Amino acid sequence: QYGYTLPGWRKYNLTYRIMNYTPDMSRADVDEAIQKALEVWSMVTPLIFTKISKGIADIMIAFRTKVHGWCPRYFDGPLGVLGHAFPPGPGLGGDTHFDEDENWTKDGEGLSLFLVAAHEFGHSLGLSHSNDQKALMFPNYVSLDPKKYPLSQDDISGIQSIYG
Ligand SMILES: O=C1CC=C(NS(=O)(=O)c2ccc(-c3ccccc3)cc2)CC1=O
Ligand SMILES: [Ca+2]
Ligand SMILES: [Zn+2]
Repeated sequence: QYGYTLPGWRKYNLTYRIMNYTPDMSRADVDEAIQKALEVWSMVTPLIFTKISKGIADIMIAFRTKVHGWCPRYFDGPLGVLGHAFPPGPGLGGDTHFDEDENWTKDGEGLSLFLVAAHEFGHSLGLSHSNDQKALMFPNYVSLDPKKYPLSQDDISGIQSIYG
């Protein structure tokens, strides 16, 4: 109304680019985990995600360790922080980094890339943490059954308040 909008993208068509791949999984499995993690959010919003393989995407995805590039945040080796993502905006905005020192897996033992990515993309789209134990945006990693639909009502009302 008065130009006030929640911190979200001002467009529905977003691009993403996977800058590098973790050796823990096959490229196809990484592509699939990322694509499914984005689908979790696009299923409940008008958002459309398009994968590009060069140039600057809205959401630049990379596997990094410790201090990396010009990123103001750093990783801490195995466990601890698993990933981080920046809220919507130009440049670093929306970008998502995963800690390469983790053991990334399709699902099952190790860390589910799909689940962590779905959580981080919530941040890339403007969501903060939820205090709802069942929420995907809950600050602590709960190995939800990735088969199960990971979004809770809390996540859905959160994202729809930005992109409803
Ligand atoms: O902004 C932050 C700061 C710290 C974070 N800690 S984390 O990387 O260890 C992390 C914690 C929980 C999750 C998660 C929560 C619920 C479901 C799936 C993953 C993902 C990453 C995650 C995060 O997004
Ligand atoms: Ca870590
Ligand atoms: Zn980073």
